[in-house]
Amino acid sequence: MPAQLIDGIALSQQLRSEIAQRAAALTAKGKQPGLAVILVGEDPASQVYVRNKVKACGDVGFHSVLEKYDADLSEAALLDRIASLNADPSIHGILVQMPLPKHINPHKVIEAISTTKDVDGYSVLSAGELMTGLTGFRPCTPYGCMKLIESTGIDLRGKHAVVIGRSNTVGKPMGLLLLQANATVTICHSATPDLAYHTRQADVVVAAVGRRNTLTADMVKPGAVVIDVGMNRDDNGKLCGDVDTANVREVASFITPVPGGVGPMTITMLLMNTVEAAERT
Ligand SMILES: Nc1nc(=O)c2c([nH]1)NC[C@@H]1CN(c3ccc(C(=O)N[C@@H](CCC(=O)O)C(=O)O)cc3)C=[N+]21
Repeated sequence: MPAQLIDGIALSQQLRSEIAQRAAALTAKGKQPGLAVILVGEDPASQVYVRNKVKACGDVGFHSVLEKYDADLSEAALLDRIASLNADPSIHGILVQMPLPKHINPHKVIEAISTTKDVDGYSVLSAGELMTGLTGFRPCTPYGCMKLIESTGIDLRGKHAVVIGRSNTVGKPMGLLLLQANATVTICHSATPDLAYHTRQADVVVAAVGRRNTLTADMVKPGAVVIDVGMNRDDNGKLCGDVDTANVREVASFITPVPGGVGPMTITMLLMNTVEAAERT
């Protein structure tokens, strides 16, 4: 029997209706959740993403502001804008779309965002809180992956989870979240000599590399859960993930599709963090 697809759109809809209820309760108390999205430059993919984020805010009853700046915006001017948004009581979350133009230091920008408004969970303090099990905001993509795994009903305790990729936004925080759920965690990366050796032992594989066909059917243990974080284009320009989905489906028990898996959940968890930020004020 081929693997069941984990539907990130359906799960998003379910979670977003809960978020909308929480937003309505806050709005009734005069505290409508507000998200500020800042985009610097004209990267076409970023344009699409930020538009989707702003639209998602409207759908759950948040107020949102989209600030678009030319690619030559100075770092000082951006830091100034963040300072005003930090002080703005109608804004509960601030997202600066990555990547930024080369003349702007992303670390400086992220650290300028007030921790209480760091709904991306990208700051050093948020990362430290995640590591120590405190209540900082979790990065949206790995947080969404955890919800997708949860939705299968499998208990991660004692399971072997293999993460492929060690980025600060996905791989590393993913490893920490899986560890928090009592999985045994292996993080593989570009210097791992025999990736298949590790993935073949995995009950759960999270692929977050950015290269298509990184995970093929021969690398997957029968019955494994496969989460595909990749965002790539195939030879026909069609969106695809890191997993050879058509063939891995014959081996895995559950698998997330691309599109329609992790992507929508990333936006949903951004909304979740933002409503949470508003509730905490
Ligand atoms: N500060 C910051 N925070 C981010 O969270 C952030 C960022 N910068 N920079 C870029 C990445 C990428 N990202 C995606 C979110 C949703 C989809 C998504 O909804 N994807 C749809 C498909 C969309 C399409 O068709 O292109 C899907 O997978 O079904 C994709 C990618 C957030 N990012």
